[in-house]
Amino acid sequence: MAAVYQALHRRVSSLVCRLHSTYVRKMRYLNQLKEDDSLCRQAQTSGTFYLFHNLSPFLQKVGKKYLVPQLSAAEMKGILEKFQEAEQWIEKSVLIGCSDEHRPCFALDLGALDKSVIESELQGSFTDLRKALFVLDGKDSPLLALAQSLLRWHDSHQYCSKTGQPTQKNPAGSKRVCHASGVTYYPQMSPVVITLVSNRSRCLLVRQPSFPPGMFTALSGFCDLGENVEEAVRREVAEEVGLEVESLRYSASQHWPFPSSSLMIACHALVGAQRAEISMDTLELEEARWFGMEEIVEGLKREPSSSKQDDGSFLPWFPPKQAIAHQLICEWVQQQTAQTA
Ligand SMILES: NC(=O)C1=CN([C@@H]2O[C@H](COP(=O)(O)OP(=O)(O)OC[C@H]3O[C@@H](n4cnc5c(N)ncnc54)[C@H](OP(=O)(O)O)[C@@H]3O)[C@@H](O)[C@H]2O)C=CC1
Ligand SMILES: [Mg+2]
Repeated sequence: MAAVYQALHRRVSSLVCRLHSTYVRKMRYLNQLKEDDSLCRQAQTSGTFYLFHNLSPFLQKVGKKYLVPQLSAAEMKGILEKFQEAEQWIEKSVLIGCSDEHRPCFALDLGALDKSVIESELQGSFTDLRKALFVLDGKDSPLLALAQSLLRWHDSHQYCSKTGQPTQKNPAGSKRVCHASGVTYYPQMSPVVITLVSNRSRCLLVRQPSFPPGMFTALSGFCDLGENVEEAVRREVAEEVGLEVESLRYSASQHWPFPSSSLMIACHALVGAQRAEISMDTLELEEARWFGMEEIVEGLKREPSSSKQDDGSFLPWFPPKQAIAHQLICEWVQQQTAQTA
């Protein structure tokens, strides 16, 4: 009776599964790979691999375009054989996604191997991630950002903070376990608020001393423990520019791999027009000022390379479209345009 029931249950589950959308099936499969170690090991033999070297992704230049090659398991084997390194290297890979057809995709850092040998073998180069994100098409960028964050997390969590013993990663790389203490570690990220402050007719942008010359962006700051998003926005605006937020509105969020792994939570905040005098935190910021609509529209069109003037000063330009700050600034322009139309 139990066997009949189980067979029936399996049949119903498989029918229900077939009714699910491609997206739901894909998410369920990815979750299975994280939970089922032998399924994940098996998936490594049919998956594709993004390569990194000391956290820099491997890119190929074809004509004027940059591409991120995905290597098959057989190609990976071919490369590793050049180093007399066996397949144990594949075990260091981390799962970062899969195609709609359930072909899993992994990332692997070959930082211990000679970079130039791999580069000449595969005819490409390991490129700083910040540069890579700005030269690639949209679809590869989030995967590379995720891959680097995950690889970095594994690299810096090789030992248990309680026992000092080595931790072991699961095949998918979704966690690490210390077998001595039984503690499981999961990849972490830091929530960061990024806020476009506006007093309706103008918006406020800032510069940190480390920014490239001429670049201004929205205010940002790491959330403190115990804070919610609203409190973090109010505190950061008060700390960095001495203004009090009257109201705020959530816009969108973005995973950001710099400096390690942040979840950027983007908001618009309004401050009162009467109390709009900036008092800047000079420890963190080099400049903070109000921008009118015209200056913002001009700045959005400006390339960093055309920002330098004859007298050596720089005209303002803003982060590129890959950064959520860009989206906040564009939304503000749209809102202003709609209000004045
Ligand atoms: N995608 C986008 O559009 C944008 C992204 N950002 C990102 O937002 C991040 C945060 O913005 P920022 O204004 O610098 O933040 P903060 O205003 O919070 O200031 C940064 C300082 O906070 C301290 N800090 C507190 N918590 C952390 C933590 N969890 N990790 C690292 N440092 C911490 C560090 O100080 P100390 O070193 O003294 O300990 C750090 O130098 C930046 O790293 C930047 O990459 C920023 C703007 C635009
Ligand atoms: Mg800040």
